[in-house]
Amino acid sequence: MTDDFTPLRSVLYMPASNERALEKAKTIACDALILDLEDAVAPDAKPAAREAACAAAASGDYGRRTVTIRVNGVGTEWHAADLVAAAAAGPDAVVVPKVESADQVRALAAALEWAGAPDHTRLWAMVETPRAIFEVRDLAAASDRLACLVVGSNDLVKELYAEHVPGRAPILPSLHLVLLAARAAGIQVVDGVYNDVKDAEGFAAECRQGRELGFDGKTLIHPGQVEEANRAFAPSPEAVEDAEGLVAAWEAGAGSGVVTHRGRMVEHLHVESARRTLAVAEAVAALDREA
Ligand SMILES: CC(C)(COP(=O)(O)OP(=O)(O)OC[C@H]1O[C@@H](n2cnc3c(N)ncnc32)[C@H](O)[C@@H]1OP(=O)(O)O)[C@@H](O)C(=O)NCCC(=O)NCCSC(=O)C[C@H](O)C(=O)O
Ligand SMILES: [Mg+2]
Repeated sequence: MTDDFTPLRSVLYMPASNERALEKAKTIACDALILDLEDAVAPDAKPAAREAACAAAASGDYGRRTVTIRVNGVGTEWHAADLVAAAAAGPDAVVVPKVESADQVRALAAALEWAGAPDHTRLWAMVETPRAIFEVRDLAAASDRLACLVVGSNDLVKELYAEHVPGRAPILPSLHLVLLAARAAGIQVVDGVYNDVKDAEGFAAECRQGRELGFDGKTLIHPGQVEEANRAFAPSPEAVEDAEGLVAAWEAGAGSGVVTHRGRMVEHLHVESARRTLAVAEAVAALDREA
């Protein structure tokens, strides 16, 4: 975990063509926004959406929230203009859908550089095709500008001819590979969306599963999903209390290679995990204080 770690518990997509949603987002308690120019925007509306997304990203009106723009994919008629405009607006990240190779990541990073994107504008790559899953290890490590992998579970399910089912068995191997690649490369990774915005129970179960797998957070499609994602992807008060006790037990046994805490064996690796839990909790608390 780096010093500049920014929580990404709740990452809300919104169509950049939806003026009302762009305005409402200023008051939504999500950690990050993806102002979408891709799937959620009809072809005719794309030029206006691009302008609105760039104006929003440059406005500084979204406070503590990480603001990103999802451009249209490489090879589409809108991609180049989206990338150039997004680079000039300087959001926190440019999100590129359907990235499929390390070469593509390097080309995207070079294009952002060429277009004059500021250093703080990171690249987020969406992993959502079978080819990307096979390439994800190299893709994740291909550029210093790449800061996050984003699972596109709708496209993945479509490409696999699979089905959306509780527990997500059809895409679990892919989720694991994306996580492994992100952790090996030392970058963040956020889970895919849950489409049924009225199913609070199913959504909560999927958040819990995503957290247990190791995701930093979840992409969302509706403001009603933010509160649960924020809760699920932050260390619980019980987890913080346990981590504090574990670190204290370790420090009290200074010099010994192994101690116990609440009956459990504690070695140095457990202390590292506990310290990470405390650091994530502190980063979340600091973000919430800015709200
Ligand atoms: C899913 C929706 C179309 C539902 O819209 P709607 O029926 O209008 O919802 P509500 O009436 O419940 O809305 C209540 C208020 O909240 C605002 N709202 C709704 N959604 C958002 C949002 N995403 N961001 C900000 N604000 C939002 C409404 O404007 C209402 O406000 P008010 O009138 O003031 O009360 C809709 O939620 C939606 O469009 N969601 C986002 C869809 C999207 O962006 N899709 C693309 C990304 S998903 C994807 O492609 C992932 C990936 O690529 C993959 O392959 O998996
Ligand atoms: Mg997609």
